[in-house]
Amino acid sequence: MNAMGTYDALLVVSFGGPEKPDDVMPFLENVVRGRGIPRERLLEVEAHYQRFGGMSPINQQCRDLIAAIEPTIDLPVYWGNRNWHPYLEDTLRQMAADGVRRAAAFVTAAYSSYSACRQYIDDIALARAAVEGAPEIVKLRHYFDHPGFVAAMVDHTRAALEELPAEHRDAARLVFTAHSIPVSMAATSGPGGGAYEAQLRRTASLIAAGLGGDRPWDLVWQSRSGAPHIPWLEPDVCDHLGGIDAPAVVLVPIGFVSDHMEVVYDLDVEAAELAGKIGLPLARAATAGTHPRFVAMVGELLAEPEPVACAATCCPAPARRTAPAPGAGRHG
Ligand SMILES: CC1=C(CCC(=O)O)c2cc3nc(cc4[nH]c(cc5[nH]c(cc1n2)c(C)c5CCC(=O)O)c(CCC(=O)O)c4C)C(CCC(=O)O)=C3C
Ligand SMILES: [Fe+2]
Repeated sequence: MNAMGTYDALLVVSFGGPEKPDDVMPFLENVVRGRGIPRERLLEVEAHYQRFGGMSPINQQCRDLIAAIEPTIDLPVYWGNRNWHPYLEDTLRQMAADGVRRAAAFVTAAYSSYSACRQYIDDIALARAAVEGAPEIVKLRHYFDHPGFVAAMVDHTRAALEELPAEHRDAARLVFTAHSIPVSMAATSGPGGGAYEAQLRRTASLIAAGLGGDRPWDLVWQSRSGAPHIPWLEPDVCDHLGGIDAPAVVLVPIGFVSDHMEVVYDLDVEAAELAGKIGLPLARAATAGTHPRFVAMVGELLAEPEPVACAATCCPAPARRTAPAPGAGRHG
């Protein structure tokens, strides 16, 4: 049965990002609270944000996505973040005040894993627990293989291929990227484990097939965080580009749905610099963003039968994580 009629709002749930220089450190502390991220890594990432004026593009990208979704559905649209204003808890309070009883949640992360799925579920639960009369929230399903997401990425990949010198286009290699996560987190992702990488490979193969022909492709990782002694998924995109045997490359960041800081810094600054140094023609495909097929997908997800919630054992929190500091629950 179409579940659209059972919701009285759509809640867009995202990561959040700083919008001015003074926001950067408090934002980063929200992100890494209890996660064992070395101080040096944090300062390095702070410099990425400050290089862009202390401004992450992600919040504006959420506003743009919401503005694109609003005219396509019959529900009011709300927006709450995990790590920065507008915080989920404040948004849920507003929804309760507006009389919203039951909302569908569209999370701006397409895949399974603790970071991309369970952590959002937990953050929604924490925020609901803090708000009296908070609406029931139904998280929409993973959409990594949805034809709308895939079609948007096929279009954007084709456009990036067009940016390459004509003589290299046919032989250019597709290098798909996603956020690296700890190997242990990847192993326990999804109901049977290994879902994060398996889903990314599925998306990559659907996009490659959508382009036609049999263009070769790789899946590699970007934006590694964490302590150096903890294994994360490899190879890193820059190591991979450094040794690649291809006349040209299109980077396709399938692990993200907007061109936020990890895309514009890690790919458009770092990877692009490396490519320039080694003389590798490189183009980067845009993420799904506000592509009309991606926007339409949200309405299509709302109209599906109500999704089955993830099992409580799916995508467990990494065991080594320390408990949040007292009072930290508010921001997840
Ligand atoms: C799987 C995944 C996604 C994709 C799914 C999704 O979209 O949710 C994602 C998205 C994002 N990650 C982002 C930013 C950061 N991620 C960090 C740290 C981490 N990410 C992780 C994983 C992921 N992250 C992990 C396992 C960590 C280690 C700490 C921990 O275990 O939690 C750090 C800390 C500093 C550092 O990088 O070391 C920052 C600043 C932004 C915002 C960008 C902007 O501001 O425009 C976005 C969209
Ligand atoms: Fe991240």
